[in-house]
Amino acid sequence: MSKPHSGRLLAYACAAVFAACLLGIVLRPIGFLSVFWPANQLLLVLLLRYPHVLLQPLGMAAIFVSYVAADVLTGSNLWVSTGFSVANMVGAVSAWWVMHKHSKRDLQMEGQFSALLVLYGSGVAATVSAAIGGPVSAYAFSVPLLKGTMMWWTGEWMNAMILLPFLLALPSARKATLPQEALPLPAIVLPAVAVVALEAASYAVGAKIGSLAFSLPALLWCALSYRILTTTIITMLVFATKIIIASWIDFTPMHFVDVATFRLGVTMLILGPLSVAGAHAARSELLNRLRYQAHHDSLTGVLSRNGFVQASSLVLQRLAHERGSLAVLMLDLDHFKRVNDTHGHGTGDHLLCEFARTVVHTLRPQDVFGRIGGEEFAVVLPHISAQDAATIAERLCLAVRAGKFQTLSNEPLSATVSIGVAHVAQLSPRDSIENLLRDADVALYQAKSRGRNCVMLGPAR
Ligand SMILES: Nc1nc2c(ncn2[C@@H]2O[C@H](COP(=O)(O)OP(=O)(O)OP(=O)(O)O)[C@@H](O)[C@H]2O)c(=O)[nH]1
Repeated sequence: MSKPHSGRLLAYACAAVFAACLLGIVLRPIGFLSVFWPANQLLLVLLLRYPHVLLQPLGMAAIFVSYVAADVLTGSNLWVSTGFSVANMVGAVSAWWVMHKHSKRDLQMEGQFSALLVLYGSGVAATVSAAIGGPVSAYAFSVPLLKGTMMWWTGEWMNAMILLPFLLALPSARKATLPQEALPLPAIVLPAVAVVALEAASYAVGAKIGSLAFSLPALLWCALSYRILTTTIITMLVFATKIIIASWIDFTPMHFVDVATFRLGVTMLILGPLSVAGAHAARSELLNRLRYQAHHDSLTGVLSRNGFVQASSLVLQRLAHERGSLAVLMLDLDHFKRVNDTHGHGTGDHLLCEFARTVVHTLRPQDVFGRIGGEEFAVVLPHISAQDAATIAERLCLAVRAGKFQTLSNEPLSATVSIGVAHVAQLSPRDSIENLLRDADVALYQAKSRGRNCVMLGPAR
């Protein structure tokens, strides 16, 4: 219990487990185990998120009391409840043990192997808890040991595959994601409509075992179209509905073979859409990372030449349409070679990063800034007069001159920058970023010839 809010967190966790147990008890057929038991999946997710609070003697004891209390308060025998609770908790802790070392992405269902990890972790949990809960339920409900154990095992595994992916994916809703491509409305709506239509068709024709797979193609379509959380919600709703509506199965040990095969079928089927969703998320993440690397300079983190030209061209296109004004600044650190030669390339790299940071802090959010190559950088200032562009360039010069730069060995390092400015009062579609960069470069050359550490404005256009 290291953190001050641990006590409150533990209280919430106990309340959540208690409520989940009550929900499971409500869904319990008379005289046997629950059809749907969400408490163990909830506990596993809480263990993965807050091990420092729950995987402590006090945490485990409080959770145990929550399990037993829910059962005993609803009229169950204390010893049977104790056996069930031990089975539930040992199962959840075993799943935590095999899953907790995996990456955050894997544990948020966004990894290529997330679905298999959930299948594995929940399979371990189901097996371990069935080894304890099976004999207890066989005793409590007077059923043969094998039936009791198989019922527990299959029920536990299926429950986990239905609920756990959703609970694991929940934090991804809060995560800031890179801007997504906007999809047309039909592409957003159709996969979900297809799921509903195929599910309705399966119920309308009265399909039994076959109904399990009716909506699989639509679920795969959802997995390729939606974010991971949405896919886990749809999958959970579809399969939870199947369990509730599957009134043709009596979920008691009397129909043990039907129940076990139905549950194992559901467990394996869910793997399909979840695996596709995980692989799709992993691929999208990789593409985003590659796109970022293609457009950003790896040393300074600002736009690379390629990224700068692309971003600026978009600004130019928009401004040409509005006949707006724009300035392009070309910035070049003065005598940078000397910095490398005197203090080494490490200090040179460090200065480039600090210089980029200084410029970013001086610019407005709508300005575009990138590294054109070596110690040369460029800025696009949209909607600006020549006078204001020169003022901003002077401000940049001053900020660099006043910058508190350092060598790698923490010695003070002074730096200055020369800036060439090209300004266009009314952009036309004929203006290109390449031409403007060339004009700014000519002005920069003049600034260097005038002794550096100054701003030169190119001819008015
Ligand atoms: N440390 C470091 N040096 C770089 C990098 N890219 C280019 N350079 C160096 O930057 C130096 C640029 O030298 P010059 O073009 O002569 O320019 P300068 O010394 O700044 O002289 P002026 O521009 O005329 O003031 C070269 O020595 C390059 O090796 C880089 O990523 N890191």
